[in-house]
Amino acid sequence: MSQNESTIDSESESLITTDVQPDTTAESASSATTIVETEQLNVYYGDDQALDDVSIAIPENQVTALIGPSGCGKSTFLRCLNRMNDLIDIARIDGTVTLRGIDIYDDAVDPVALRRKIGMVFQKPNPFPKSIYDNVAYGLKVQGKEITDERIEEALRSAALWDEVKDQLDQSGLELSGGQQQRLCIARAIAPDPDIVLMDEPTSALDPVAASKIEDLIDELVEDYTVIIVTHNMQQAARISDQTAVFLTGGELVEYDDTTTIFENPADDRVEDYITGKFG
Ligand SMILES: Nc1ncnc2c1ncn2[C@@H]1O[C@H](COP(=O)(O)OP(=O)(O)OP(=O)(O)O)[C@@H](O)[C@H]1O
Repeated sequence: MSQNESTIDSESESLITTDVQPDTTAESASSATTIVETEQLNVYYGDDQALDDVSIAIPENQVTALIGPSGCGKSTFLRCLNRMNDLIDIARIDGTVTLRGIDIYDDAVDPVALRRKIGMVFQKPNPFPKSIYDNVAYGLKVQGKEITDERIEEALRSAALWDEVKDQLDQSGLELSGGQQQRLCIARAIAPDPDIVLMDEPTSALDPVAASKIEDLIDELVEDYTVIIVTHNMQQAARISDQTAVFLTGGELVEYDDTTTIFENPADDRVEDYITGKFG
């Protein structure tokens, strides 16, 4: 690494290599717990605007829920945070997204490396057609980390799956139940030790028992990771999140506050209407 290059944090050598220096001004110090921040983020698909001037600061080691009616831009927002929208030809963004003060859209940032720091879990569990062991090993391999049995076990334990699969690590991940597959995907996402785990409706394809296990797991994951979760289930947002961001039609972030305030005393009437089921 050359001298003018820096990494997002000292523990994550060679993840995001950029010559952009982290922002260490007083302004950023005052928001020391912010891990990811957007300013005036606008996203367009062709001529259609999906996000409208979204500014938000998301704190570290907490669960932030994104809620709102269908089509209001929640998934689009999530995908902006790890540059998955780069993969959509007609998507265009303006505004800024910073991870620990570094502009993730800077030319010096490698999007593939960024996605290792910001892992993602999708609505439908998507394990690879490989063994349970290899699914998790993949998470290590892409980061160039040594694959050891200890690391595989650690990731599976962190995903609350180890006890159920420890005697069948050679079995295909596809043979697990839906809930187990989703926890395997979480193990794969956390194996490279990311900063943030993005979850796009991770329980909506699961039965209530499996969903409840994932909720318990999220509660444990925030001790080590920041979790940002899109959910259509307002009870779930109320149960598991510390902060809730409410998006409404047109891609506007209407209100963002601690979850208790959003659900018990929202400032915006439209949020109250949405929460109480008057629309959406
Ligand atoms: N790949 C794409 N190409 C074109 N338009 C898109 C694409 N992805 C999303 N959109 C549009 O952007 C808007 C926001 O979609 P997005 O999926 O982000 O909303 P959402 O709140 O996550 O919706 P849902 O809750 O239904 O998943 C919608 O109008 C959608 O049709």
